[in-house]
Amino acid sequence: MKWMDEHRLVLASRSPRRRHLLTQMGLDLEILPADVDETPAPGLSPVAVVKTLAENKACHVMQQRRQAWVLGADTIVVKDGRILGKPENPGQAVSMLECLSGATHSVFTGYTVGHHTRGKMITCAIETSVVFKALTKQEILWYTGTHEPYDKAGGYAVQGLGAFMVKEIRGSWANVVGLPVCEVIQTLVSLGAIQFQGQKS
Ligand SMILES: Cc1cn([C@H]2C[C@H](O)[C@@H](COP(=O)(O)OP(=O)(O)OP(=O)(O)O)O2)c(=O)[nH]c1=O
Repeated sequence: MKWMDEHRLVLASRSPRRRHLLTQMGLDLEILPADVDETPAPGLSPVAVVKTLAENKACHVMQQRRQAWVLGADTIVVKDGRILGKPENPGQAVSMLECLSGATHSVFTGYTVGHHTRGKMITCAIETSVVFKALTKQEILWYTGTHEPYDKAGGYAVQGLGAFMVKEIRGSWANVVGLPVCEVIQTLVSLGAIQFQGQKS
């Protein structure tokens, strides 16, 4: 994978998961988190919420890095039309896990790739369905006693200890972790930001 530019991709995110998903593709990054209000506007659909927040994060950083490609993203968990944010205390984590237990929910990630100077910007949203097993009270209390739920949408990490709760995933696993890698790479290629370089034989 090769950048078509002298500038690195700027990741407008403080999420270590997003950074990891991109660096494992061999992409060189600058990390510049965006400070934007993440409160969703009332009445917006989940797709509109994640697209708006991803665009806000990317645009904020595009103002500071006008010569570079910038990527912003946002992930939410939605159960029965209700957005579950990041739990702030064990009580909230317990009620989120009770709500997800034995049922199917959706994870939406919106992402924006943009370049200020070139006047280019693409925003997409991807949905993944996640099926949880029925959780016992003991399992919920054990999991909320770990560090994991607190900086994650919906209060769990599919890539960590939370995997024990996940029976089935329909769609992109990486999308649940915070970035749909397949679609993001496709977008970077379509914008001419990166290209796949063949090995010399
Ligand atoms: C459902 C789920 C979410 N998450 C994480 C991904 C995101 O980091 C987080 C959702 O919060 P976001 O607001 O999308 O991202 P963030 O606050 O971590 O970073 P930034 O706003 O700076 O980009 O939840 C997991 O890591 N694993 C999971 O299984």
